[in-house]
Amino acid sequence: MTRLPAPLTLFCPSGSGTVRTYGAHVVSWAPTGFDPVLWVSSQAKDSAGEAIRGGVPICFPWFGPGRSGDLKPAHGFARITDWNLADRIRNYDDAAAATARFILTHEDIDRQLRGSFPHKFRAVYTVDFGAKLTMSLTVTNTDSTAFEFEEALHTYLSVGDSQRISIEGLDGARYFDKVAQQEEQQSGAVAISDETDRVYYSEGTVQVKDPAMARTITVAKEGSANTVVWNPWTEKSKAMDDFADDEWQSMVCVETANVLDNAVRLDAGESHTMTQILSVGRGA
Ligand SMILES: O=P(O)(O)OC[C@H]1O[C@@H](O)[C@H](O)[C@@H](O)[C@@H]1O
Repeated sequence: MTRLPAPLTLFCPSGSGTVRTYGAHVVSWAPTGFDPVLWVSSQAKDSAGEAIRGGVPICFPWFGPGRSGDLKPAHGFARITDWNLADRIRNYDDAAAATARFILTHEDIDRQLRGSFPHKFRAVYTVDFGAKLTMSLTVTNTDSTAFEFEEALHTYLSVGDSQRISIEGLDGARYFDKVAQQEEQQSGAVAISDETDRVYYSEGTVQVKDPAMARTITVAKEGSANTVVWNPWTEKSKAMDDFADDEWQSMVCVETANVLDNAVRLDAGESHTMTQILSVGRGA
């Protein structure tokens, strides 16, 4: 197994973080004066061909096993492929953010992996590290016919105690419960009290209130019809070889996405942008 090169570090006065060209994967981020906001497993793998358990994997061009239910690798090829670093700007003195930009096209994808998505595309991913973490994924159809894709910024948030968090902003939203395999409607805030794997139909901002860390993480977004909430709880944690048995207590995934019925359709030449903006404040 080839070990991954060290991630790139970006920083400015208001915040800092790290990102890998492998998967254009944001590994860490914290605004200045705050604890790390993103979670990474103590058991995360660090080799080419494997997904990284933590940070912000990019799911593209399908989510999970895709809508057909049989696509591999899980969550698409973008998170296990090297992206091209387009430019990187470091500003030490007066910049509001340090920016990294990555590009991925069909030509970068291993031939075997492309089989399920034989389309020509160009994806540009821009990440601004500062007091906020802004991640923006633009996909352009560079082919001559239309195609559809799913996408998610699979964001692992670090929390003090997942059983005590309250995820607000989804009250009243319909969701597909992937554990029960049925549609439900959210009533009140989301609490983690069992295996949780839900695709919400919601374009709104979500707040993760975390009394154990006395902070609130805000997940704002644009161009996204779904929010996925995932916590593997006890048994699934034990079944994953890149996840320690008790780590479900210190994380929750809140994912900005367009999946299932909200897959994006692009005609030839069209583009679509999905943006996620994380921020953190004191108090819960
Ligand atoms: O183990 P993976 O492929 O990184 O996926 C983790 C989880 O990712 C979530 O987004 C999915 O909704 C879950 O179904 C899945 O188990």
